[in-house]
Amino acid sequence: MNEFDYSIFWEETIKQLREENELSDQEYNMYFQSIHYIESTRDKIILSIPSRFIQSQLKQRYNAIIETRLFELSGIELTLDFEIENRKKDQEKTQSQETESPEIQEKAYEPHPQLREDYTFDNFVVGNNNSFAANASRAIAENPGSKYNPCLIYGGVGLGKTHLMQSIGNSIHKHKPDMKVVYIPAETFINDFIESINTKKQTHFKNKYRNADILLIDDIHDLQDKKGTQEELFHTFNALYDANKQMVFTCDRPPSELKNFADRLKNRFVRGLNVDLHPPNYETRYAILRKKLEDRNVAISEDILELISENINTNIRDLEAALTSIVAYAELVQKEITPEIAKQQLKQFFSSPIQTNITIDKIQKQVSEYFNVTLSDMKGKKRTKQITFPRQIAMFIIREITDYSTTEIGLEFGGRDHTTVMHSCQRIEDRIKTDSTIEPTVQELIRSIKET
Ligand SMILES: Nc1ncnc2c1ncn2[C@@H]1O[C@H](COP(=O)(O)OP(=O)(O)OP(=O)(O)O)[C@@H](O)[C@H]1O
Repeated sequence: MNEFDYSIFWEETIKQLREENELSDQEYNMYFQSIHYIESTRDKIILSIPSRFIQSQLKQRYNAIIETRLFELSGIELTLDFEIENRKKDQEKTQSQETESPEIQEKAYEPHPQLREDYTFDNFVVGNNNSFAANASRAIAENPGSKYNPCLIYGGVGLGKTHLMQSIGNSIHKHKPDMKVVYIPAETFINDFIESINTKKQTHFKNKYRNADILLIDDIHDLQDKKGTQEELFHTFNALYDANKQMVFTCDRPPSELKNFADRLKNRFVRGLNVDLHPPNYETRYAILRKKLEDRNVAISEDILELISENINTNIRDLEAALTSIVAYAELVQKEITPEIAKQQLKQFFSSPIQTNITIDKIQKQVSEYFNVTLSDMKGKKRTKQITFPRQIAMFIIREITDYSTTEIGLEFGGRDHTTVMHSCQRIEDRIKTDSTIEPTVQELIRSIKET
């Protein structure tokens, strides 16, 4: 055990800087949330950080202010030192091995054979597109077989259905190890069923699924047209439902849109809780990329994450594929990736070509003309409704059809902060949902901007 422990000064420093708004919530979430105190030496505080990128941001932006505050609090000239994450994980492992009782050590956690270990709630980023589904899934994991049974999670491809369903399975497997969790893609369920008929082992098949405490069937749309398997699932469903066993299904569409699917089975799905997943908005896409980067010790700058988040809005699998591609490239060429290199590397992933001929100025002019406000008001400080609305619309359109970052956009609107731009875009996104006149206005403006 080391004789120096300055953790209290570190914690107090961050607390005070947050209270004094020297660190905004956004900055805290982005850089500090994932930093952990490791230990101290005579004049150093050693911190664990997830990546070299965070380390360089910390050194450039915050070192001086943090060290000054540490000195004010402790009276010692303390400097910060950083270690990339693995050391913290190793330390936690040793600590937990030291503190665990012998019985627990003997009964080490065995991952579930059918579930991916990384599909957990901790690794699932919650945004406005999935919070209902994520909360319901957590509630199911805590109290399986009670309120939300069955649960159907539906939505388009690559939006996280399997990840959420397996998070339920992993959580129950970990915290309620006596429960038998069975996970199966619908396609395997069909094949198993056919095989059981061919080999005359139907009883074995029935037992396998009807003995489950938790039955998770992925992609049930694959059962369309499969009458025999639907029939079998119907009986399995009833047996488990009557025994209060939890069932969760995923599907690429709402049950009402399933074709060639027995009505009585559809009705069973509808009877429980149905939750849907939507494509993530810009902020959630960005947060997912940050999360996915946490485990990889590679420096990818904020600009690049913004670029990917802006240009890939289809689904999370595409988002991940783009990130993997750029990380692989960075590792292979061993040099920092600039936005230009990234654009080149990611060309194939970007759904629509980046419009280079559209400038911020052009959009500002057209939007201000449309709403009959002056350009200087659009960029200025006035906050009347007549001006803020067109200003927010202009920012939103710039984000939609160009590749300017929020920082660049903020600068062109009288030096506003990038969080203001993010907030404005979110306002418009929210209003589009509740006011049906806004979307057509935005589309009309986009058309005319692109045409001129
Ligand atoms: N909210 C999220 N946070 C972190 N990762 C996510 C999130 N949503 C999805 N992912 C990741 O995106 C990838 C695709 O997710 P998943 O396979 O669960 O999608 P799906 O909806 O089941 O797709 P499909 O319909 O093709 O089966 C996975 O790697 C998953 O970890």
